Amino acid sequence: MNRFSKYILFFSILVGVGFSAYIGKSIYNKESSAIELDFRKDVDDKAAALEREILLNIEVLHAIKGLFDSSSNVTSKEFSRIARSFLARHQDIQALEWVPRVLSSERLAFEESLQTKIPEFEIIEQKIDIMISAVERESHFPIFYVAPYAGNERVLGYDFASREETLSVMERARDLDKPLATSSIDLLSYRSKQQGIIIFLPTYSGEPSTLDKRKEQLRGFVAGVYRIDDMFGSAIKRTSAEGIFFSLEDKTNESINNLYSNFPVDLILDSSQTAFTYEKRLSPFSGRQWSIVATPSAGYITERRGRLPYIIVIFGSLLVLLAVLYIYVLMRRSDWIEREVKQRTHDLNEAKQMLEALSQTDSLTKIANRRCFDESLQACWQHAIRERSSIGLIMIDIDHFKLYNDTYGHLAGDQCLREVASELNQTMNRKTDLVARYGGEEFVVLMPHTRDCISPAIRCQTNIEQLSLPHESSPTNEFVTVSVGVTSIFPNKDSDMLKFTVEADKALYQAKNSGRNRVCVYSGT
Ligand SMILES: Nc1nc2c(ncn2[C@@H]2O[C@H](COP(=O)(O)OP(=O)(O)OP(=O)(O)O)[C@@H](O)[C@H]2O)c(=O)[nH]1
Repeated sequence: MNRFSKYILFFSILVGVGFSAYIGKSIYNKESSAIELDFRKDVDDKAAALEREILLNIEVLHAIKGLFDSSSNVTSKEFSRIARSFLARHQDIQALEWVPRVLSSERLAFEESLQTKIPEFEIIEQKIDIMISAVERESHFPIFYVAPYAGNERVLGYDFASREETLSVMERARDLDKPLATSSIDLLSYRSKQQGIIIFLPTYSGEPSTLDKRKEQLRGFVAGVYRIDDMFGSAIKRTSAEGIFFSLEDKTNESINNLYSNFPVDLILDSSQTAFTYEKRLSPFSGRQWSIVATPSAGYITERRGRLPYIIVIFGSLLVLLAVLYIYVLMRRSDWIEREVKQRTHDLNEAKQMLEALSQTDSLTKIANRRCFDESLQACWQHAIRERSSIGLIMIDIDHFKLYNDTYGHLAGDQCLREVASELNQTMNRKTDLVARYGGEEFVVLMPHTRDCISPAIRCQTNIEQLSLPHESSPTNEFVTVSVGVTSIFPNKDSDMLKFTVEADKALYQAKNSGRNRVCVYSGT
């Protein structure tokens, strides 16, 4: 398996796993968008409920104002009756109040008129933690009627003009003839630990059409004191907002004032939650701009998340890995088969070469055999014709070899043949010379490009004699000897190759006939 294939497999894993992760991430993102939509809808529902609650609360003030508009002298009883009916339906109202304008000149008479019922009554204001008699000012805005009375007794006579921010809200409400709300204030004087707001709705004598007339004809204010926690709580109750952390912020005048929060103190939000954080601005009311900032809990998100993205990533990656593993095994197997084929081809080639060598070799003497000689002569013959070169041919026959066999036995005869072949091979020192066993005890030497064939022939004859292989039964010599016939030719296309070998054979025959152990050159007869 080559390096390129490994890179391809590695790359396939990367692409496959990457693709699975991409699909998983896409589904995850779609889920996130769906969760975000769900979440924003929940928060919007909550904001709408809170807006409704605020509107209803303002409506209460308008209803009470109607009472004052229809009568110039609304009694405490009349006020209480109508206020109680609203209080029963609105759990978030701390108090409903009638706050008349009392000019400095009217203060004494005003206080005395009430002292008949509540002897200690006077217009008061808060100094640090205690209530004291209100300082003289042009107009006082004391709480005259308060419902429910029980629990709110302490605020009776409290002069709203003593508090700068409240006075400013009231004056603007008067000037605009609109209900206006204070920023959040603590309701300790109402014996409530919650934060609250007070909404002032101005009432006039008659129907003033200009700013000056409003200032002049102002009778007082219908005021509602609202507990923010309860107001927000009752809005939450009416919507399903489980698992959502809210905070209610007053963003009037660019400053942020936290009005309510259900975020646990020790809560640590992670990025998967804060990514969904959503701020919903409520419709402005009574001069105030509130916002709800919401973040989902971890449970809210988990509940809405499916397992599909994770399943796709895990199973997708597993499938890719399995597929690549399968391909890897196939490639390894194909490599193994390729190696096997190569090895076997190599073995076959070796066997073929060996067979070819065997088919060209004489099994006894290990020199070239007759077949090899015939093929070599054929090739050499054609070459010589083309090159106009000569060929020499020596034919060698062991003298009286039959007697040798008879004397020393066949195995010794074989050994003799081997030694003669080896000696002839060593005698011929040119690379191009071919020494072959022609048959029986006969050898040939083929010599391309050779003019002088007699010298090598004589060397063959003398070298064999000098081997001194004993041949006691030979009538020629006490050692093994050979008879040698030589011929040569410059062949052309009309030359006869068979005739050429016959010539060598004839020369050999001549050597035999003329006494053996000699060299005869073909003379043409
Ligand atoms: N040991 C052995 N003998 C062989 C082999 N091939 C041929 N011969 C013997 O060589 C002998 C050749 O004998 P002949 O053809 O009569 O020739 P010669 O006895 O050598 O007599 P001249 O050639 O006339 O000198 C035969 O006896 C063959 O059996 C062989 O491979 N091994």
